[in-house]
Amino acid sequence: RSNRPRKQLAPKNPNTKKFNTISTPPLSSVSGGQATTFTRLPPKDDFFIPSESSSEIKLSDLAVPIHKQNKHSSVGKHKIIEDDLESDSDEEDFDYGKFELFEVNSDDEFDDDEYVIDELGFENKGEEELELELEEDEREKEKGVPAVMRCFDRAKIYVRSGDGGNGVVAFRREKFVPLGGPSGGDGGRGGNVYLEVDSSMNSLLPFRNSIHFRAGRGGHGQGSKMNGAKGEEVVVKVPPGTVVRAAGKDGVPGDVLMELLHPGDRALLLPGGRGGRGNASFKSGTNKVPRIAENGEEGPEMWLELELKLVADIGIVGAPNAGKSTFLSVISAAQPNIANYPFTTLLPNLGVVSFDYDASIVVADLPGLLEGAHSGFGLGHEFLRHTERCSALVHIVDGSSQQPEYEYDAVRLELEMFSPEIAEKPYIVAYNKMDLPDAYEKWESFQKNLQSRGIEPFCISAMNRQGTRELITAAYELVRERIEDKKGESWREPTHFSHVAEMVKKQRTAPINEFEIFHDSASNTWNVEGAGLQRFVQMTNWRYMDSDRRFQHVLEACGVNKSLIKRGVKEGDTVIIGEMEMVWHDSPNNSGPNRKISTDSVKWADWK
Ligand SMILES: Nc1nc2c(ncn2[C@@H]2O[C@H](COP(=O)(O)OP(=O)(O)OP(=O)(O)O)[C@@H](O)[C@H]2O)c(=O)[nH]1
Ligand SMILES: [Mg+2]
Repeated sequence: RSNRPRKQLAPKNPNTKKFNTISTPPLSSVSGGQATTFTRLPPKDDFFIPSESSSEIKLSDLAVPIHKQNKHSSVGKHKIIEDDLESDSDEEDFDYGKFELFEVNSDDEFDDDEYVIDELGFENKGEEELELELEEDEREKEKGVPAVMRCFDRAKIYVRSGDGGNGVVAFRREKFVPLGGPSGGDGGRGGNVYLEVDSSMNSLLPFRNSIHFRAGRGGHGQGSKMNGAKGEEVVVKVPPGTVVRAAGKDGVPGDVLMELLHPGDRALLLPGGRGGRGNASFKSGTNKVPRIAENGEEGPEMWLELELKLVADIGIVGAPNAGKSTFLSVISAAQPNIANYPFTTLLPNLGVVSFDYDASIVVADLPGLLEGAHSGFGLGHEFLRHTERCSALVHIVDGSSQQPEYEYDAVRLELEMFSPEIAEKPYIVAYNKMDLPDAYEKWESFQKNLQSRGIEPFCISAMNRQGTRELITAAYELVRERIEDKKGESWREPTHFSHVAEMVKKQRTAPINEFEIFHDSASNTWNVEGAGLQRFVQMTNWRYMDSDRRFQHVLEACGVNKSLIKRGVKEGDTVIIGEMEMVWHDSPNNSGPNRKISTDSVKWADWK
């Protein structure tokens, strides 16, 4: 059952079936212009078709529990009695030793084990995935980049909102009332999937081991018109600066869905499926004893690619071992690893620098850069894109290196090769380790060299905290304007984040009479594709007597039958709608177009 196809929101291979993707199927050819009077089903009762022939359900006339109404008036309840049935609380008042008749197969109607959600919303990986990842680790090692560095700012995760709970068919049974009215409640809504910025996170490493996030299924409806509970929600926490993409295919990156930059940013990504209606909701003037209830609507699923681009105002760049981390540690409370060997820093560190005048900036210390890093040598280039959001750079040069000018040029070249955009950012050059005689001696020539190019370098001793305050203050001056602009940026529209959810919702309201028919003459198969129809099929619960009839009625009313006939469907042809595979039977007994799709040979495609 787990193999059952689901709504896939991620872009799919073009050669897989088109339906079930978030891109609304082409609506152009409602084949042959078979518009019927039934243009669009109303939103709340979207699939509700009043039963046209209630002849078999004569019992309905007996169902009106008149004496109840009398009870109500005599007790003088100030309750609005909506129909001839009782509301739930009244049942507590009058206990007639009633019981309820559930018209379901007891075997699996309420079996929802498969939807149990792990408390953290995480799921263990299948073996296959683990293997894949191990392989990936191997490859990374070969390239000399530990996987942990890659996982720092990239992750691929799977999210799925909860399915709606199923509606149920139940009838009230009470003493003196042979058959009460329908009392099956609606299923609860499936849990939503949210994305939320957690300011305490600064990497995507937590997603290295937990990549599945599933919201809970809505509870099933119950008797006494009790509706199912809402499914548990899942909130996926991401660090500030996370770019969310739909997972790409074949190396082509997917569309950017949203950028979650600031603490407090929160997006509803996938709304849970609607609960299926119970038979109480299907009661109508013509059908007082509806033996029908819907399945809960499936919650959509998708794969996401997360990419973190640190949100820092200033990035510290430089050759390995230049003293970048030392500098960060003396200007902020951050405590990065500092050691006298290259590539001590493997992952970026963030520090907050507070100034007296009630201003603060975020500074990122990046792994060391070296010649050729842009083309995959070394490690630092993995993280250069984290400077994309910085407003300015501080370039630290190791004054004790053999040729500080050469080191400076090599790193600048590196930046330019990686991204001209980054190279164009304003920057300050800081000549470090002035406390060492080696560095002290070469300072003058370094300074002259840079001055000749119009650059005024700073000299500092990060270790002794000399010149560091001046340096960071100068850097702040470079970015002050932009930071103040940012502060002025008013509250951003929440709709900013909602377009995926909007798409899902839009697809859910896709009219049922908008479909396309594809014919495969080799196999005599007719594919009827339309988001509205597909949803309708998925929500139809075939266990219940009236479901078939309603299904037929909808196919008739929305023009599917007519269109098929017009296109030349023949006895015995296969007709596929959503997950349903059917056989077409011509039956002259029926009125109207005189043909119907028979569900005699209903079988579930792809069910195991
Ligand atoms: N004498 C002296 N040593 C310094 C100074 N600043 C840093 N160091 C030393 O230089 C070494 C490297 O410092 P880090 O801050 O780890 O350098 P880094 O640029 O972060 O190095 P990576 O992370 O490997 O790229 C450490 O041993 C520091 O103690 C300084 O101003 N004077
Ligand atoms: Mg470092």
